[in-house]
Amino acid sequence: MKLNDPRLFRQYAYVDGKWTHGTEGREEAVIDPATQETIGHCALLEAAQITEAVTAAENAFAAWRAVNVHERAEKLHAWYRLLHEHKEDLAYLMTREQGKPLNDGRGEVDYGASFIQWFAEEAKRAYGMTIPSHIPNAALGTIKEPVGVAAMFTPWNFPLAMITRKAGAALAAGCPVIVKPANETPYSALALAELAERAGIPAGVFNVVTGDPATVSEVLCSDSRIRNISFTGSTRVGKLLMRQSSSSVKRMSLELGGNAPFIVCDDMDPDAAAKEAVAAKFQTAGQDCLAANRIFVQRGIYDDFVARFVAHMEALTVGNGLENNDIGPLIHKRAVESANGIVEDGINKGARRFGGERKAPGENFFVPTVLVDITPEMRVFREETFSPVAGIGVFDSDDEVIQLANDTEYGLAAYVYTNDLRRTWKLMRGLEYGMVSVNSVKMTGAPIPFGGIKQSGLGREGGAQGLEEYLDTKYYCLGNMPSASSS
Ligand SMILES: NC(=O)c1ccc[n+]([C@@H]2O[C@H](COP(=O)([O-])OP(=O)(O)OC[C@H]3O[C@@H](n4cnc5c(N)ncnc54)[C@H](O)[C@@H]3O)[C@@H](O)[C@H]2O)c1
Ligand SMILES: N[C@@H](CC=O)C(=O)O
Repeated sequence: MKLNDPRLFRQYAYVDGKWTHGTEGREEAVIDPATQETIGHCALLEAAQITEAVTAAENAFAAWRAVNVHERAEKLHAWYRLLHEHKEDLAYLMTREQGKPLNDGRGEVDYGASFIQWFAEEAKRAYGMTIPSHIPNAALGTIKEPVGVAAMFTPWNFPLAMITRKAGAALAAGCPVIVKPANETPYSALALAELAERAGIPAGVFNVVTGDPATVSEVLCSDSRIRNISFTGSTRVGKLLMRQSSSSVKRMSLELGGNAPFIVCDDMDPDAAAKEAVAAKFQTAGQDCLAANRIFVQRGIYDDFVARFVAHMEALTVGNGLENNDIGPLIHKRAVESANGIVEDGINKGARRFGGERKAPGENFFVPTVLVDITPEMRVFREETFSPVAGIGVFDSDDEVIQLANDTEYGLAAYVYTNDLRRTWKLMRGLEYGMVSVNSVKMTGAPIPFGGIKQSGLGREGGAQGLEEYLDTKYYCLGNMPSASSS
């Protein structure tokens, strides 16, 4: 690892302020998906060690919640600054473990750091309220209190920002956290732990456990001391964690899969819209919950749009993220096989295929491909492709495209392209999605409530709502007060 600060590359878990390996010495190789070189290992902790992490976090809770919120915010600001100071190293680590282009990695460090800054400020405004009393001589109100220890499971596609969006909120609210990163990408999480320690975040407050996912989730979900489970990942695993957590009734925040529609109306310039659609589809090699999976184009501009989409797509370079390509590798070979299966299925069911002819620069790479004339029977329509495979279909009316776009169990994000205000309103209101972006690929950021409906999840991250996930509302009634009025 070529890092300016080699101490950012940690191959041990981080529990109670100590770097720790598994008591049985078990570990797993971490592979650079571009070269398939082993870049290091991550420790596989045993179940008892995960329980010890819960004890450490629980023990740290009383002191951390008692730290004045302005002081907690100062520590988070210090953490935020350290992320910026070490941006190059963090981006490099991310490219090595995840494969994304270095520039995207830099962007993710900025994005990830912005959540820490946001919640450091937001926690200062965790207001309760007073309630005009219906009880004589009583004072009523609410205060906000931290829920307790939060456990967070994060995916490999955004190895840093998916942690800070959760942990920034939890720590700001006064909750210690235990992070379980994806085994494919543990190093960004462990570098965050190193920087949290340098920022003065006390031992036991920010923990990173690595291990066999099923063991870790079973221990954390069944431990009643864990008060919040926050998960970003597939809908399949989200459902599993819900089941595992039911015995101890916890708060759950779930950011699950997406199958975003991208709707282009015929008042748009086909070339400009196609360029935007390519940007919305192929970032992080399509391994993005916001990726424009299904692109619906109105008939009048359909053929023109398709031709321009293919041209923009073919201009994307594919290769190692360290060499400044547009499209890096997929996370592993299984993902390439799945993408191939989706393309084959579409062709068998009548789709036209464009792209994909260029030679892939390695086993884990997939050359951008688009299936045209997609229908609801095809896998590309039904599944989150999580790869550089796009689908384009035609529509005639607004009602028809709303029906097509909503014909999925997912409801995370949708894109609408039109300059017609009345159509914008109709489409925006008709789409069953947690987030709708009109004429803009970029929609996320720290100030917004990120999240989905239907099987895309529960709860919101970011914005003011993101903090609420880690706060309980305590109602109080002060009875028999000497001079309480009704307000
Ligand atoms: N909605 C969002 O904000 C958002 C953001 C990023 C990714 N995602 C989704 O994440 C998925 C891709 O990420 P992924 O493949 O890492 O997801 P995944 O569900 O396979 O794994 C996510 C995390 O859960 C862990 N995990 C915990 N218990 C597990 C268990 N019993 N079995 C397996 N894993 C367990 C994994 O180790 C990993 O850390 C996609 O569906 C994508 O849409 C959603
Ligand atoms: N791009 C998303 C992550 C989904 O994979 C985000 O901005 O949070």
